[in-house]
Amino acid sequence: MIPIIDVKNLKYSYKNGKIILDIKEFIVNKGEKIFLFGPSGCGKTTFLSTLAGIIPAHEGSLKVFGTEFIGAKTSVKDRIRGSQMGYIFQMFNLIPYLNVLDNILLPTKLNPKKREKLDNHALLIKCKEIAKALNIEHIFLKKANEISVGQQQRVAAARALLGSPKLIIADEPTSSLDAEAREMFLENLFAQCDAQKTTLIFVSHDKGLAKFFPRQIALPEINRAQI
Ligand SMILES: Nc1ncnc2c1ncn2[C@@H]1O[C@H](COP(=O)(O)OP(=O)(O)OP(=O)(O)O)[C@@H](O)[C@H]1O
Repeated sequence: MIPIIDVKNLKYSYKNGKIILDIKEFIVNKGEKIFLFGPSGCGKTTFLSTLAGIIPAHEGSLKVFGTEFIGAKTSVKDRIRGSQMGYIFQMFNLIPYLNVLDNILLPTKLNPKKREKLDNHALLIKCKEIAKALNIEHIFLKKANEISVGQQQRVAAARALLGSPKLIIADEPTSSLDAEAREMFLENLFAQCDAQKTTLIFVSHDKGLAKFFPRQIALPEINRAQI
């Protein structure tokens, strides 16, 4: 079996040259749900951004769906991210003046591969299915800046799930929710991931969520960089 993510001796530094990531090994297999945690500033977002090919790591090996990302062209990484991954950003990255439905559909407009060969009608049905599971169907026509933070987080999750990505990377997607809403959000996300056989890498500094995940990894334990 080819791992979905296969990291060996990965190094990353920002322009100032300070090494932020120095990871000997990190392997993620298909269908896993991984909880990646660590204190603020330990490199979680940086690590996720390298895995998604948003920022380029320069040293070591980072294979994503079998493709080597180190030294790969931006277009290759963009294609893999666009067609195989859903990314839930820390700040959600919703477009405030678009309504909920258009925000969810946005990646399918930007990246035709996310459409799974669905026509507009089928896409809308799929979108409604996911929105229903995440309990945001009733706010489809509201603008993103008119809904609550918890609703925005679920819209961001729906957007990442549409297109049945093989991998979801979620960066602190529950940080603005209270404990009850957080667990509900996780339950919904897990159900959707199970239904679509999606692998999940979920980052949080909230260790209370760790118990819900079959595998937990403390980033400082696998990261040799002294930040
Ligand atoms: N664009 C950048 N240029 C230089 N240094 C950066 C940049 N972005 C982040 N850093 C530094 O890299 C380190 C890791 O930051 P990162 O955002 O990855 O941590 P984090 O664990 O996600 O933090 P948080 O939980 O607060 O979001 C920090 O020391 C930060 O100051």
